[in-house]
Amino acid sequence: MSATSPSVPALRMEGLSKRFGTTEAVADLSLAVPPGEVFGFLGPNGAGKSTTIRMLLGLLRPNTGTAWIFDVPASDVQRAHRHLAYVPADVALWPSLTGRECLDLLAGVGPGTDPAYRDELLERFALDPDRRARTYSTGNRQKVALVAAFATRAPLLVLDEPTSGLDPLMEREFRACIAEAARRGQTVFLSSHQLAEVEATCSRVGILRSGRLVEVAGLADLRRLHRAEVVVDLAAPATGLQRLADLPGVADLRWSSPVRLELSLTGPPGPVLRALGDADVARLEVREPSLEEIFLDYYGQAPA
Ligand SMILES: Nc1ncnc2c1ncn2[C@@H]1O[C@H](COP(=O)(O)OP(=O)(O)OP(=O)(O)O)[C@@H](O)[C@H]1O
Repeated sequence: MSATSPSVPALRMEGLSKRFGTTEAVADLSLAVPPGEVFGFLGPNGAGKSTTIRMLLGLLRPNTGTAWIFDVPASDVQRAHRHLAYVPADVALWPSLTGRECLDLLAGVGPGTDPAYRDELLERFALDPDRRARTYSTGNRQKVALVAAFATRAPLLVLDEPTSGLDPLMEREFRACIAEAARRGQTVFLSSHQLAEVEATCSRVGILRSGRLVEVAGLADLRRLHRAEVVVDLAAPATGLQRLADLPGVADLRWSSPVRLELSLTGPPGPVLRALGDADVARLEVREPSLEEIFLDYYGQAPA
């Protein structure tokens, strides 16, 4: 069986922990991402995302647990890095090399590059590769790292908050590149706190809080599990609808006018629909929560 066989997860962590003094940056983290998945790794500042990624890359040694890149232990960096490309949050380049020279150097480290696609990406990201890296802005340095990673045919792309310096046009290009990578069957592990980006690109997400995974779920499941906002417009005022407040999953029932009822609903809408019974409903709106609302549900005002 080859290292990147479809039955082997693209990345796997089992019981991974890392302490810095008294800070438990990552605690007993277990997670597997199958090949071909675009996985969003979410958490606020300090939740432990970068620490996890540094352990995956063999840059940090875990206190407990093991990580694998396909079937190669992350600590075996020379073999593991043949299967992955990485974009750090903070891209440092060699200041006296041009962008193109940096790209050539990076291409020599990874598992091989598609030069035609790389040239196409330079155009799409509007990056002038003939300038010296010291003259690049933060966003341009990030573009060099993104072009280098997307142009590889590495089966796994590990991206640590890769778009913090990009403007909206470039963010659009980034999302297109993720979709192209997924179509080619590459696996993407995307750490982010840009929830719209994760919502647009990822099929499954893991939510990290104080170093622990508090949720791992598909986006659709996550929406289903969280409260939807329901608005009921009536053709005429009705009596007896206050009983909706007692149904399981219903919270925060309020009348915003004599003919408009609003509530939050967790779970299936059947009981609410039945309870509306003979009321003369003119319009019913069920709005699923955005990833941002789900995220706020997990965190509220609590620390990371
Ligand atoms: N080298 C280190 N020494 C001491 N503490 C550290 C070190 N690296 C990380 N930490 C601490 O570990 C915790 C997790 O940090 P980490 O950088 O992994 O979080 P993060 O989720 O990537 O945050 P951000 O979104 O801000 O990048 C934080 O409390 C941080 O202060």
